[in-house]
Amino acid sequence: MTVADLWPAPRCTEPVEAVVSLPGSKSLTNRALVLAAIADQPSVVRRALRSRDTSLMASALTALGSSVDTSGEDWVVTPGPFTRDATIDCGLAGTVMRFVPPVAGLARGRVSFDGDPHMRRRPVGEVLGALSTLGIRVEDEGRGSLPFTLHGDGHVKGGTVVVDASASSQFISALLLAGARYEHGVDVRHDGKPVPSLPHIDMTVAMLRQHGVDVDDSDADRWTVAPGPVRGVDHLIEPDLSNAAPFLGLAALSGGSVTVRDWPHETTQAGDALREILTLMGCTVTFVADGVRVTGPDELQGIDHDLHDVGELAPAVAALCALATTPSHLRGIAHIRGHETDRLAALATELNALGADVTEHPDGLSITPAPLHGGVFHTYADHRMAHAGVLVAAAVDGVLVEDVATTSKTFPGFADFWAGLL
Ligand SMILES: O=C(O)C1=C[C@@H](OP(=O)(O)O)[C@@H](O)[C@H](O)C1
Ligand SMILES: C=C(OP(=O)(O)O)C(=O)O
Repeated sequence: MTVADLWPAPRCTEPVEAVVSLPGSKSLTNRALVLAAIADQPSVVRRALRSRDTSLMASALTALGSSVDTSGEDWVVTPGPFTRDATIDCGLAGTVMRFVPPVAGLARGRVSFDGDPHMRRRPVGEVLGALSTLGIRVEDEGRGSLPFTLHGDGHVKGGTVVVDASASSQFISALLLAGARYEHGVDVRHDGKPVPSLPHIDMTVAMLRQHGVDVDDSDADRWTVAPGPVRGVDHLIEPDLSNAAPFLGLAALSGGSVTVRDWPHETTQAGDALREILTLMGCTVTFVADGVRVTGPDELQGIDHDLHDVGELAPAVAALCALATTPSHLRGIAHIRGHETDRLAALATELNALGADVTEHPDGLSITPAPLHGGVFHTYADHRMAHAGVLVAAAVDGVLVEDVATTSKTFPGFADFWAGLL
């Protein structure tokens, strides 16, 4: 690590007053790109998120044979025949590693996948097992993880698969997204502990329906996609509500007010849960003319809360809990040990190193108020660990955030944008 990688993230010395426009949603953009690539007509993805994860998705779909024009703010996707061999870089993007293989199985050719070093440790075996059952030849030397290669003949039989999606909702979303293109469609059943991040599966189902795909999700733990055409769609991408967490958190910890522009009144984004979570912490949360405004309380309250549906909010919420005046217990998030890093271990280690009193549980964290001090906050190549770090740095003197550039996964230019508010 060089000294340049340690960012003396700005301290917040007075209540922050700000109105921010945030980049588009990663989850909406990458689903829109995948569905556009297997559609019958071109699609437009307006206000697409331009970041590492979405660039990797655009490159993956281009490598398979689609054309993705990313030159403007609105990306144009023209489906093409998947008739070539391809190599896919998944980076650290769960959406690329899980959503692209079911599409790549439709290719006539050999498609190889690999990614960042940590990506080889993130789970994908359930998707690969399902693809084998559905008729795609998978070569992974029994690892159930990257690197792996798919051998397609331009046609997938499809049918029924049973997966254990307790490690990631993305296993289900992945199989549903491509399912309409399989000869018999796909009937996906979950068997295992409860599926986390269910709002993300609802987002997948909603977007499939926008593309004219027939999806039955009327039974718990079962999703059926009928075979059939996929229409081209003109998508308008909402701002990324999960990435609103650090910005609204700044209002929460400083007692100021931050408005996130264009917050949708109705959305499938899991990050919408921030409105409830911040209210529980004592903030005032209101829809205003141009978005959602959060005003922080005099004293931030801890929470006892199940984040099973919204695990991606855990790092920023845990940082706020470490700054709260009463204890917190964050539950239901064993699966975030399989995110960009083991987030429960990373949060406990980094917050405790700055004086916090955090106890790690198999499925969550207990956080007791304690005085924090300066030091290095390591980020483990995880954009949301960086969000946690800058929040703590805003409230505590002398915190250095390591590798803040890792935020480019979903928000290039994050550090300058953040500094501009303080
Ligand atoms: O489908 C998606 O776009 C996502 C699903 C969730 O994954 P998990 O189910 O693995 O938590 C979420 O945490 C991730 O940031 C994005
Ligand atoms: C879990 C996350 O990402 P991914 O899409 O790589 O799974 C996240 O962004 O918090």
